[in-house]
Amino acid sequence: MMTDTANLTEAEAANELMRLAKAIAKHDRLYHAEDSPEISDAEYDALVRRNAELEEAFPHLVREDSPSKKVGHAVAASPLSKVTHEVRMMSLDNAFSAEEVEEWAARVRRYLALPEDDPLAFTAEDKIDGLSCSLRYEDGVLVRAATRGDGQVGEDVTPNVGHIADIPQQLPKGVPAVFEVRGEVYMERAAFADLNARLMEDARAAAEDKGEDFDPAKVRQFANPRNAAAGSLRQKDASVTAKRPLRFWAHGWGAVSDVPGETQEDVVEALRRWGFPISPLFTRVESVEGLLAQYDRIGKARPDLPYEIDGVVYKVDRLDYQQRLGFVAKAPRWALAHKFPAERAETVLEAIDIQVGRTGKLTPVGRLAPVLVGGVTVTNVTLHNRDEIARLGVRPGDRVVIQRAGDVIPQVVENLTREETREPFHFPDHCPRCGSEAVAEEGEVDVRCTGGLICPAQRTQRLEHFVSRKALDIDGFGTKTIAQFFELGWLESPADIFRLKQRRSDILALEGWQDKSVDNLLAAVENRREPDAARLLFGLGIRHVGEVTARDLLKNFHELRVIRDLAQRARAGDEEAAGELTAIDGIGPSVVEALGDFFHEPHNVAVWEDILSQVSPPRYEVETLDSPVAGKTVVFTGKLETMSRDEAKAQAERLGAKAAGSVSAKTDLLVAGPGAGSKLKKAEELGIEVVDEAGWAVIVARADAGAGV
Ligand SMILES: NC(=O)c1ccc[n+]([C@@H]2O[C@H](COP(=O)([O-])OP(=O)(O)OC[C@H]3O[C@@H](n4cnc5c(N)ncnc54)[C@H](O)[C@@H]3O)[C@@H](O)[C@H]2O)c1
Ligand SMILES: [Zn+2]
Repeated sequence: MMTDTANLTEAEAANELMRLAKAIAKHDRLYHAEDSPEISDAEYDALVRRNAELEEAFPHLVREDSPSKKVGHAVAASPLSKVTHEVRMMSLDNAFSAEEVEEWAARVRRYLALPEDDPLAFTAEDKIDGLSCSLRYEDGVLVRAATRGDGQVGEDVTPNVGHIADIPQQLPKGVPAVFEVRGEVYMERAAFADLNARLMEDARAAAEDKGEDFDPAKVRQFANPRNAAAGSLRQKDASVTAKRPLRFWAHGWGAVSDVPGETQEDVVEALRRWGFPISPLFTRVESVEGLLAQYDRIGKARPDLPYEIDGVVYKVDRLDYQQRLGFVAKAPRWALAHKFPAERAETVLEAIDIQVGRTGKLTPVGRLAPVLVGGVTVTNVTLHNRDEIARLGVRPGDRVVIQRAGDVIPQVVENLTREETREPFHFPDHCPRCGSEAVAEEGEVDVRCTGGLICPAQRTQRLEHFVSRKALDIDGFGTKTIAQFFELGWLESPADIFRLKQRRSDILALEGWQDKSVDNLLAAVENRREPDAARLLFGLGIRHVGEVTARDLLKNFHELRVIRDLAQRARAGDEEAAGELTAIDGIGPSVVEALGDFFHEPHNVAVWEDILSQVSPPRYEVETLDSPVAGKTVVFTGKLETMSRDEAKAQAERLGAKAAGSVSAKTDLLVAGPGAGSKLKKAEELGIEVVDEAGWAVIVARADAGAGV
């Protein structure tokens, strides 16, 4: 589902980073501020991981508002008073495998310059799924309790924690003058189930009292114990908190006037003596093997614990080491959360629906009897394709095991009803939306509807693609608008977009449209009467003809009709025409075949001609103005870190530059990575402009953003 970062262009990466920042911010708000997440933690973690991968591959694209820089969620909108933390409350870095734990320990050693055989001890304890809370004691008296918020500013929950029996109001004599205890407020599983049952009963009773119909689907229950704990603590009215059975565990500290000991274990032991509950599974180990053994032990104990945990937290034991290691971005270098794998659950596969995508791909989607996995109700799973269904041997009615892993959509991992003798599920050989034949190309797993532009599923999605950012880029057409106009019969083909001006009054009559919005939409359409030819070609949504391919084709042939002509001739068996196409770097037989197929279909040709009756793309010329390096000679030297030399050269060529191997008076720009030697020296002697890899990436990103192609 996700593309390897190495296959992404700068523009694609920037785009995806933007989408991730938005999505993660939304889920942070739902989770931290509203206590009602819409996705599972595993899904959320997968988004965060993807963001980290992209940021690593494209360090110069890291956004100002990057999720990797943020902790939790700002509390500005909270009705509770705000508390500024004297010492920031942090998050934890995650690991999902033993290798990642080993890498972390090795990094710690390298950072501290500790030889292999020097001792390095750690602590390990379960990572409880609650919400962090900071408790400030002055002269042994609890003066303030605060949530984490965004790490800098949290919410004041002092009156609320007064109702949590695990939290002492007063510490024994002799404790440091100032001591902030940090830990988790949580709710046990049984209490969580009771609370949800009570919320349901209260709602039923309230409806009865008012003589209203009772709709259980409308009752707001908590998704999981963590949200229940957060929602119960963060109450303006502390008497609500009093009715909720909350608990607390200490695992760290913030601002303190004195530290009682020299290791993590010493301080945790002091906290225990002062009357704070700590994890019963807390241990100290001497090695990474010890950590992993503890991870296994805690994993085995997990199902029987009265509370939910989602991993094991490791910390470097020596406090002087912690001090030296410090923090990166939003988490300490000296701690790590080793997460448990995704959760699984059993349910019934009730039906297999087939969805049809823009390119006609038939995707089977499993509809499930709703089941709770990792705190979220799951009703759909992806079944990927025909082969996957065959592999699992699933049919509607089967009991299946599903898993929510790093993937965004849950998957079936096992079929419990498997019997070899049954008739297998019959994967459709016709499109469920338009009835056209559905076939898999040789060597391909995906089955596709051959209906092309007559298939309504493909048509609405193609329309969306046609107006999308990278294609014609016409503002104002959301999925809903397209679906609505399509249903009304106003968008029989993409060309009809350009005829919408005749429907001005019809659009105005629809709900939600005003003069101004209609005018904006129509103006955006008029603005594209002379579209960029490469965008127009890409907008047709022909298989294998992506943005780059469309541009490459037009750079070489300049006119769409030339491309169509070559494709049709190639399709008719003219090898010379096929050869002209494949002579272009990056254009292979699959592109030629896809183009040929497209322009072979009479209905596609009709649609295409209809489009050309509405728009006139100017002759395509490589835009020299917008590319700062067009026509120039670029030399790469030294080590490139985010891409291969080949990719760098391809980028240069794409921007209309010539990539040369040696520096001469004709060289315009030298891109020098670490280890650059004689070429760099020569360039400097000749007064040639020199940039590093990051500088080059900026040039590329700017050209891609501004090139308008
Ligand atoms: N489902 C969603 O939409 C959604 C949205 C946002 C966040 N989340 C989830 O929230 C978490 C991310 O939030 P986060 O930044 O708070 O990170 P985190 O919860 O993974 O880790 C940091 C926190 O762990 C807590 N913790 C628990 N046991 C601990 C221990 N023994 N020692 C030290 N700390 C311990 C601390 O309070 C600390 O603040 C992830 O699990 C993520 O999946 C989910
Ligand atoms: Zn179809």
